[in-house]
Amino acid sequence: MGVPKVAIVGRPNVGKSSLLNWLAGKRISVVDPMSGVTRDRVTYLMHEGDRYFELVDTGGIGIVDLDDLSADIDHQIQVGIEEAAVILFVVDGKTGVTKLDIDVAERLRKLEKPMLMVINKCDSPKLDEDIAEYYRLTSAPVVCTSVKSGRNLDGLLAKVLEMLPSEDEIEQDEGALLSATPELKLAIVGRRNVGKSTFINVLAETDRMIVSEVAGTTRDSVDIHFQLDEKSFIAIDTPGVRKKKSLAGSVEWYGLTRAKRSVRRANVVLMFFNAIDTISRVDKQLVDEIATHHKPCIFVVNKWDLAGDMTTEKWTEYLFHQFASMRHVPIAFITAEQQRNVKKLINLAQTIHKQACIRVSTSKVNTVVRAAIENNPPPHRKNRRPKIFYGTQVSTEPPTIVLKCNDPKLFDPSWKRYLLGVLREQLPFQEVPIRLYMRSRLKREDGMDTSLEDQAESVDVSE
Ligand SMILES: Nc1nc2c(ncn2[C@@H]2O[C@H](COP(=O)(O)OP(=O)(O)OP(=O)(O)O)[C@@H](O)[C@H]2O)c(=O)[nH]1
Ligand SMILES: Nc1nc2c(ncn2[C@@H]2O[C@H](COP(=O)(O)OP(=O)(O)OP(=O)(O)O)[C@@H](O)[C@H]2O)c(=O)[nH]1
Repeated sequence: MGVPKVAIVGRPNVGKSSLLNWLAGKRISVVDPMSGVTRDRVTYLMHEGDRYFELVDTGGIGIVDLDDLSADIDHQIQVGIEEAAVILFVVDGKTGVTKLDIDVAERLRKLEKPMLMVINKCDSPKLDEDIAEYYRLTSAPVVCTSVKSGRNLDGLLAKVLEMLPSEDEIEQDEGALLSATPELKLAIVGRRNVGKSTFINVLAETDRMIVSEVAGTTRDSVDIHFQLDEKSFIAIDTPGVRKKKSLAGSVEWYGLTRAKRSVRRANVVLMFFNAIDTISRVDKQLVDEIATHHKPCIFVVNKWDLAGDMTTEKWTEYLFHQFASMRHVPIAFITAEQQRNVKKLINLAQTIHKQACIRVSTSKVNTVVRAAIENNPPPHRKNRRPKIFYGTQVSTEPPTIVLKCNDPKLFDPSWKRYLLGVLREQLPFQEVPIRLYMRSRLKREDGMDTSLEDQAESVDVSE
């Protein structure tokens, strides 16, 4: 929440990724996106005029199975744009309207969200004249673009800015959400047979899930609603993911794909391990997905009753050795079958969700950044001194901090890791991922300077 999301949606090959890269790249809106772990592949933070917004690449979700396109489009829509404030519905201006475009349009119509139809690949103005047939897809406003010949980026961005909710509206929404205390969505992921269904059964106190000793009994994701201490939760159960050698088999591959989708939908991910198994490549793929999407996470080591001589210290060391960049993640040791530590785990999930929703004042961010620079100044590079002018938290879930600086390339990766460590320690984000962006305050490629407000607000925290 906080920064409004703009989702790019459309059938394959219409130019969604091209459009996104063009918007994100050409405008140098995002310079050197850096996170605790991996580059953010799916969303790009944009700063245009005086507004921040996030572009969401639903294309990244991809088409899984050509025989089952409609189900996949549903997923794409569900996962990528559930939270979007504005939707960019992209079509191909060269091919004409296709059946799939009509499918996508139908599904988008049901969402009743502000939408803009982007007719891409209008490489020459002449093509703009032949767009009448696209109007039957939607009554949304239309913009013709061409990534290839660089046409109408300004027009597109101007329209997006117009359609974003105002700052006041966003604040009101946040207030309403807080008072309504929406259900906390927990994704339960892990390999087959780690005890996910057993755990969910305990939570749901029903036999709605079939627990069995045959691995892989859960075929599709199921949402289970449950209450604990008068708080509401949704547990998203996903099928187990099989080990490497069978990944090529379609059912297992679906397993991984669905697990990844559950991760994206969740507020908090419970990543399950079996106390008596070693960590596998599939575990790494799942953790990578959690890291990429900056999801607050808990490592859950289940079947602790079978652990024997193993100690929690040893398991912790083993986990952090395997996932060195995830040292902020809390670890829970549970025995789902005997309901041991299950309630504590849910409380912990709530705690880290709250952490991920905290908003810190700009002055606090700057105090911390200033102190970090004083204690350990960023080293000069190419005879230039890296300078940070000021920092601000622009969104929550995950906490996202933008630092305005003279040139992001001057900051070396180890110093940025140091800074991230300090931010984590000093701000109330000890156990959750933080997204950190360094953004240049210099002129943009198109020759326009960044907004004057930027200049006026600048406080040099590095002095
Ligand atoms: N002529 C022309 N080609 C374009 C334009 N934009 C993108 N393309 C091409 O269209 C093809 C598909 O572009 P992508 O950006 O990968 O399309 P996508 O919608 O993200 O596709 P998926 O990832 O499959 O969902 C690529 O070969 C691009 O080079 C454009 O404005 N004009
Ligand atoms: N000893 C022990 N066994 C457990 C525990 N939790 C689950 N099990 C057993 O582990 C087996 C697998 O449990 P499930 O809950 O079906 O595992 P799952 O992760 O949902 O498996 P998939 O559906 O294949 O993804 C069952 O035989 C459970 O009884 C536990 O805490 N201790």
